[in-house]
Order: sequence, then structure tokens, then C-alpha cells
Amino acid sequence: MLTISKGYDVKNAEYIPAGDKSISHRIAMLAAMSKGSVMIRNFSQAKDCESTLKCIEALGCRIEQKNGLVEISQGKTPEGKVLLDCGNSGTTARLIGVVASFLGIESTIVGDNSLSQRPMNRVVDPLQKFGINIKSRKGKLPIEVIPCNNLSANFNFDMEIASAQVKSAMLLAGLFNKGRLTITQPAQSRDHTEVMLKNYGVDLDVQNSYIIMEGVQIPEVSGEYEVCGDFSSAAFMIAAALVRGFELTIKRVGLNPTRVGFLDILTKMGAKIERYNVKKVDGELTGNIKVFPSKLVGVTVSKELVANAIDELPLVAVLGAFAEGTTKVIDAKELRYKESDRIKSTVTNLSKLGADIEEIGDGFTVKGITQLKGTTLNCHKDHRIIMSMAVAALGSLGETKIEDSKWVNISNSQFFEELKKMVPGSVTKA
Ligand SMILES: O=C(O)C1=C[C@@H](OP(=O)(O)O)[C@@H](O)[C@H](O)C1
Ligand SMILES: C=C(OP(=O)(O)O)C(=O)O
Repeated sequence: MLTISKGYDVKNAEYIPAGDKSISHRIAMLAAMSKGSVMIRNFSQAKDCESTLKCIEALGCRIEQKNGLVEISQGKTPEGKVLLDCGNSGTTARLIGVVASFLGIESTIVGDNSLSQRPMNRVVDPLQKFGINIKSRKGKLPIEVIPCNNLSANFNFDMEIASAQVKSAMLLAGLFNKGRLTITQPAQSRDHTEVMLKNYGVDLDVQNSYIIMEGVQIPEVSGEYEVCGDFSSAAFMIAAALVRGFELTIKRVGLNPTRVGFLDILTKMGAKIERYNVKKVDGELTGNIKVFPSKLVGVTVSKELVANAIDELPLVAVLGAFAEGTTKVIDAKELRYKESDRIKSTVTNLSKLGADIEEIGDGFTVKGITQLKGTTLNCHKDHRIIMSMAVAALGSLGETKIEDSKWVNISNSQFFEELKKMVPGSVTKA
């Protein structure tokens, strides 16, 4: 258990986030599907990505970690059926079946309690229709995969939800399909898979609402790859700077436009943020951000911004309590299917801190500004809720105890050390 309080006043700070979690999953899985050997710089330290590495190791990859680099190459193909334990990671569970299928390895996909309750039919159903031999138990884990590495379908997949995981599972399957795969998206979700595939020479027609992929195209992933800094980790520090009113410089962070909806929301809320030194690194936009102390106003966030800020929406609720007027998030029912029901866990915990927040079916409404007061919180072992509430605690009177704080390691085990470094005195052991 950790205790968070305001800590000392800070004028300015700097933050360099560790490697991006979404991109690290993808480069590891593509490397597993490829014959080459790849040396990855700045691979994510998140527990979720460790789950992906363990899974591809079980599928026969050789993994060497030295001096902050991760090298993935081909090892010995396992004999018989393998168990793929995805821990807490939804991205791993939803993509790894396609990798196993392609590699010709029969497997069972499992996960921890939280992951075992999350919906898997969103990938299993379309993959089955596409021709992959995959099945789940009542739409949840465990998933069983029987190998199948050549598809020959002309398949139109009209996505019901704007999910990058679902889109990515289909794109990975599309790599070994002789026919034409057309994916139509209801809204743009993060496009790291498309960017990475194109970076390795895969011919993809990516338009605003649809993607077309044709013929078998297994990319050769070799040489070096650099993962940019994780914007979602940086988002908590941006919010901390806004709550405590200090200037923050963030360096080498991913700025892919389909990922930084949170910056667009903050700008609408009146936050002064500058981006500079923006360039492409291995296909992904990367750069620096400067955040200035700003007065925030309430905003409404709906469909067009939801998918690109999905993991940051609990933070929008937190900032809503520090913003003048009403902040509303709608069209965000997907939040209910994450590591916790993030609508409920956000509303319950912010209410406990004294925020004026109300749950609605597909989001929440927060009225600010309220003076929050520290208390003891349980964040349902959900890393994003833990970090969001730690930010809220930075702006609360007194002390806030977070009971399940160790679960931050799912995306960033260094979070509390980093926060303490930025705002001295803010984090103590209970
Ligand atoms: O593809 C990805 O890397 C992710 C996609 C999002 O999930 P959905 O695809 O379910 O929206 C996001 O919430 C998750 O943290 C990571
Ligand atoms: C939802 C998340 O990840 P995943 O779906 O991969 O578990 C997250 O990191 O917030």
C-alpha cells in the first residue's frame, strides 16, 4: 500500500517515458512470425509485454535481453500443444492466437482472473469466419487454437467496435491469406499495426474508414527497431503537471495522431501544450512535448475522440474535477471491458475523494471544481485506475492510500518512483 499527498511545490520537471506497450507487443509478435532476428531498443518494461515475450518463447522464439536491448530470433519449434499464459494482457490474448496458428502450433490461451472475464468473442468470431481454427469458451478465455497457416478467403470485415486489438488480429491473419481482406472501421483506432506492417514493406491500402490487404505477405523483421516512448504513461505525468501547476517537458514520446486524443481533449480544456522536434522513428511519429500551467474548463468527449484516448479517459474524469464547469464523456462503453469496469471504478473512486461525478451508461459526467480530500482507495487491481487516482490524490487535501498500488507494474512498474522524482514528497510507503 502507498500513500500519496500533494508533496512539495515544483516549478518545472522533465520526464522520459519508457518504451510503448502497444508497439512492443506488436514488434515482438511480428518478429515471432518472421524468419529474421531483430534487436529491439527501448522495449517496454511493462508486465503485459513480459507476458507477450513469455508467450512467443513458448512458441519457440529465442529471447535475449542485455544492456536494455531485447533480441528476438527463431529457436526450436515446440512439440505438442503449448499453454500461452497472457497474464493480465488483453492485447496479448487477442493477438497471440493468430501467431500460434501461423507458426503451426496447437495452443491454449489463458490469463489471470481479470483477463478471464474480458470478452474474447470480438476476435474469435471474425477470425473463425476468416478461416482460422480458433474457439473460446462462451466468448471468454480459455481460447483453443488449432494450427492453420494458409487462408484463401475474400473477406469483408465490418467492425462493430473501434478496437485496435480486433483490427490487429485480423491484419496479422491477413498476412497469410491468399485472398483480399477488407476491414471497415466505425472510427479510427490506434494504427500501430498498420504503421509497423508498412514499415516492413507490407502493401496495405489504408484509407480513413477502411483497410485493404491482398495476398500473402509475411514481413521480414530483422535488423534493429526502436520503440518510441509510451504516450499513455506520459499522460499521467501531463495530468500531474496540470493538477499541481508546474511546467513539464516530456522527451522522446510517441505522438502518433491516432494515439494522442488525450492531447486534443486537453487542448479543448484550455491546456497549453506545445509539441516540438517531431520526426518519424521506425515509422512512428516521435517528439517532445512541453506542458504549461493552465486553467482548465469542462469539455464533452464523444465518439470521434474516444478511441484515440481510450486508456486516458479515466484521467479526463480526474481533470474534470479540477476544471471549471461540466466535463462529460459519452460513447465510451468500451471502458467497461478493460482490466476493470473503468466507468465504475473511476466513478466510485473519484466519488470517494469527494468529486461530483455521476455514472452514465456509456461514460460519466463530472462537475468541477471540487476540493478533493484524501481517503483509502481500492482500484480493482487496474493499473490505469491506480495511476489516475494517484494523480487525483496529488490535488487532494491530506493523504490518499492506494491499497492495490503494486498492480501499476502491468504498464509501468516505475510509476511511483517517477512521480516521487517529479514531485518530491508526494509518495510514501504506508
Ligand atoms: O491494440 C492495443 O495495443 C490496445 C488497444 C486498446 O484496446 P481495444 O482494442 O480493446 O480498444 C487499448 O485499450 C489497449 O490498452 C491497447
Ligand atoms: C486496456 C489495456 O490493455 P490490454 O487491453 O492490453 O489489457 C490498458 O493497458 O489499459
